[in-house]
Amino acid sequence: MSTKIFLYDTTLRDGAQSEDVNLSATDKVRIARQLDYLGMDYIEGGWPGANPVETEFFNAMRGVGLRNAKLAAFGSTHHPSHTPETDPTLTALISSGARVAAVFGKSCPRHVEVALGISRERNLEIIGNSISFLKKNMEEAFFDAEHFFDGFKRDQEYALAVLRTAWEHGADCLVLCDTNGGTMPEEISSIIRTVRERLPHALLGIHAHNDCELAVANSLAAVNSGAIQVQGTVNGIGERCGNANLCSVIPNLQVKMKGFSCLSGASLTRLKSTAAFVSEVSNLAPFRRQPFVGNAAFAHKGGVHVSAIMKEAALYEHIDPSLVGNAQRVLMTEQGGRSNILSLSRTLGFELEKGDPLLDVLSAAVKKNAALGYDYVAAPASAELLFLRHMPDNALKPYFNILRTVVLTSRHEMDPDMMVEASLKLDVHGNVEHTAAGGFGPVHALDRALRRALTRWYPELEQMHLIDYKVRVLSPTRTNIPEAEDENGTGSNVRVLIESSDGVATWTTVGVSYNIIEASLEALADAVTYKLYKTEQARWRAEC
Ligand SMILES: CC(=O)SCCNC(=O)CCNC(=O)[C@H](O)C(C)(C)COP(=O)(O)OP(=O)(O)OC[C@H]1O[C@@H](n2cnc3c(N)ncnc32)[C@H](O)[C@@H]1OP(=O)(O)O
Ligand SMILES: CC(=O)C(=O)O
Repeated sequence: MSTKIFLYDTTLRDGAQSEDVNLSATDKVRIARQLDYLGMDYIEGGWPGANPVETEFFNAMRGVGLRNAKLAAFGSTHHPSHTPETDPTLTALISSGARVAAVFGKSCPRHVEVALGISRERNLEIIGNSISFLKKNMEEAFFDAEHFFDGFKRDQEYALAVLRTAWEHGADCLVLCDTNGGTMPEEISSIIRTVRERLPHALLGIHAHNDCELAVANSLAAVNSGAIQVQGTVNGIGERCGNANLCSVIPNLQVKMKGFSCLSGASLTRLKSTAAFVSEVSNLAPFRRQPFVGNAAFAHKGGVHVSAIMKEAALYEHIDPSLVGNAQRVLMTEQGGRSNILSLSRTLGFELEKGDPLLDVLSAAVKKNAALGYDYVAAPASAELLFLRHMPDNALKPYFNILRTVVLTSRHEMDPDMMVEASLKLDVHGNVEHTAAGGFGPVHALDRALRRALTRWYPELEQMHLIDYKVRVLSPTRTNIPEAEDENGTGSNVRVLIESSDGVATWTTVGVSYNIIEASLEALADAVTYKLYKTEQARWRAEC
């Protein structure tokens, strides 16, 4: 029999307190639906009435039928100048439409004295009255004991009196908060053990902040010591350094720790997509190195690692990535060996075997290009083309050959707009195509000239467009170490990464040169070649 641990998600409340997260009511509704689909037990939607977004969100949620989760509304205990019945926060919680209320109250005497400026007794009275009032009007009422661990260390008896008051007035769960995130896991364990001795019947939860990078460890320590509710956020977003990252807490509880359950196996496989969804809607770049759900979590770069995982994945993977909806990735870089090439060749559908001399050729080509600055991890389409170009049966047709490139940019003092023009001479199946095009900048002009020359031959290129363009100077040009000042400066090699799309697929290609135009053209030519190759493959598959 495993102990059910209740997941209380506060992405929409504490997560929204991250300095770089600004969610609209629509964003919040979309995230709430996804959290419900994942299987959270509680979704804390926000602080009703605190601002128009919260009001709009709670109104919108009245029309959303959550299948798994209960919606919770958050606020403080009533203000000292009010009674529960007249307090705007408590009345807004009740009229929010949420089924559950979670209110925070002070459990550290210093906060009572300084932040609230009231007596310790009055604080206990406010907590008791607030919880009784909420219990009468809501399905469940949770008490968040703010600064509990700091309060316990300052005055154990007072911190325990706060918990006892909330419990005796009907709180359904006492959530012990490490609000400043400064508590160590062993302190969490020993303090919770004492709480359980003193309040043996109380149900406990944990709300840990990540200021010492210990929020997940502290949450797990709390569960091991008897907490049955874990609060946290998707991707660990939250005030200051964030909250306990539920994307780590959940698989640790479900897969690693014995005797606990929180999400069923099928739901667990939605974890990675949920993390990606929340990043996307919050407009945050996904955290590549995030355990379990990050893109790098099961990515293998070192040749020794890849050689081993091809024999048995578990040799360098702590769990099966598919359990959390993630997947193994093998990277093609200068740190790889023949095993990386072999693994990738199989992913791309090439029938290479261990010992094939082509593996040496490809491995040497990858190492040489990587040393020049080609990044095949960021540009998988160019990696695939590199493979194809080395295949003995000429797997990649010469769709076109660039014979000459001219790019002109000029500016006249009487004309504020820079004139930019690119002309290209290409060989397409023995025909010479000569085109010129203008553009906002040299890459835009090159892109237009290239596609103008080729669309007569390959109409599918009309669907294709460039969606991102990144340039990186490969040798550092500035440093605060004077003797390390780079001599090349603007003469350094640059890497250009181009992301293209045809409305269905997106792909990234790379070019490297000391000349930014040449690097851009290389990446552009790869982008076009890749589109032509994929179209041909699709046609071929359809015909078969
Ligand atoms: C640990 C946490 O993360 S708690 C959650 C923190 N999140 C937020 O604060 C986000 C939402 N907050 C808000 O939009 C605003 O702060 C509001 C609407 C709640 C209140 O706004 P205002 O009325 O302008 O008050 P303001 O923000 O300046 O100060 C907070 C008030 O709450 C009081 N307060 C703080 N904790 C508590 C508590 N546990 N119980 C009762 N009152 C409390 C403070 O003493 C202060 O009142 P005071 O000015 O009379 O001393
Ligand atoms: C309640 C809460 O968010 C905290 O104490 O950190």
